[in-house]
Amino acid sequence: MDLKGKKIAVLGAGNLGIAIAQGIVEENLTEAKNIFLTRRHTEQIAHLAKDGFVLTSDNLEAVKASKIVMVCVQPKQLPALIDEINPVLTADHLLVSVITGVSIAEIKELLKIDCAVVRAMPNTAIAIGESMTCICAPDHAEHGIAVQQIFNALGQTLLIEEKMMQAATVLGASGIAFFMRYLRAATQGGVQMGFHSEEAQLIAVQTAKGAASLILENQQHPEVEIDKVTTPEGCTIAGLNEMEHQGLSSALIKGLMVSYEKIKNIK
Ligand SMILES: NC(=O)C1=CN([C@@H]2O[C@H](COP(=O)(O)OP(=O)(O)OC[C@H]3O[C@@H](n4cnc5c(N)ncnc54)[C@H](O)[C@@H]3O)[C@@H](O)[C@H]2O)C=CC1
Ligand SMILES: O=C(O)[C@@H]1CCC=N1
Repeated sequence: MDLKGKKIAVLGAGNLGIAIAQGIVEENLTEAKNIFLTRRHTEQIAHLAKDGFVLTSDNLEAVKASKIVMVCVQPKQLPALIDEINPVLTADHLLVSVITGVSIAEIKELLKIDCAVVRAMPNTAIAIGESMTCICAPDHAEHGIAVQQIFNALGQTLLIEEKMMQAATVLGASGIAFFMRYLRAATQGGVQMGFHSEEAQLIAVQTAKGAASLILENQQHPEVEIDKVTTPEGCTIAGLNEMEHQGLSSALIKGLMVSYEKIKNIK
C-alpha cells in the first residue's frame, strides 16, 4: 500500500507507537505531517513536534482525519479507547492493532461497525527500519497484504495464522529485550577482562550483528556457524560447554515459555 499522502492515526504514542511513526518517516513512506500521534498528555511527546508530527490528545480528530488507524495502547487501555472512537469509525477505516494478546474477534466485539482489522506484531527496532513484524488478517487477506507492504519497508515481515501471534510476540517483540540482556552481560564480561565499557559494548554488539547477519545471509543452521568457530581444544568450546553446563539454552527456552504463558493472562 502506498502511504504517500494518506493520513495515519497512531493512537497511544508510547514506546511502540512512537517507534512505528519514526520508522515510517525514516523510511520515507510518508511525511511526519501526515501522522497524528495521540496521547492523553501530549506534553510528554512535545519533543516530537519539531520532527513535524501532528500531536494531539484528541483521538476523534485523529481518526476522522485518517484512513489508517494504528492502535498502540496497552491491552487494558483498549476497551476505553475503542469506546471513545466508535462514534467516528467508519467501514472505510483500516484498523491495525499491535496490542498483545487481544484477538481480532475480541477487538471486533468492541467495535460498533464492521471495519477491516489487521493485527501486526512489530518490535521497537521498527524505529530504524529493522523490525521483525508478524502480521495476521484472517478475515481480510487483501488488507493483510497491504499492511505487510507497509511493514516490509520497516524490516522483515511474515504473514502468520492468528493462533501464532502470541508466540510471535515472545520471539520477535519481547525478543529485543532478551537479546539486549545478552549484550549487557557480554559487555560486563568484557569489562571484567579489561576493556572499557564502550569498547566492550562495541565488540559485543558488532559481534552479535555479525552472527545474525551470517544466519540471515547464509540461511545456515546456527550450529554450522558454531562449528566453524570452535577450534579443537580451543577457548570457544570451553566457554560454550561451560555456558551449557550452567543451563544457557535451557534458561533461554524456559524464559521464552514463561513469557508465552504470561501472554495468556495479560489483559
Ligand atoms: N513496547 C514494545 O516493544 C511492544 C509493545 N507491543 C504492544 O504495543 C502496545 C503499546 O506498548 P508500549 O508502547 O510499550 O506501551 P506504552 O505504555 O509505552 O504506550 C501506550 C501509550 O498509550 C497512551 N494511551 C493510553 N490510553 C490512551 C488513550 N485513550 N488515548 C491516547 N493515548 C492513550 C499511554 O499514555 C501511553 O503513552 C501494547 O499493547 C503492547 O503489548 C507490541 C510489540 C512490542
Ligand atoms: O512486554 C509486553 O507485554 C509487550 C509485548 C511485547 C513487548 N512488549
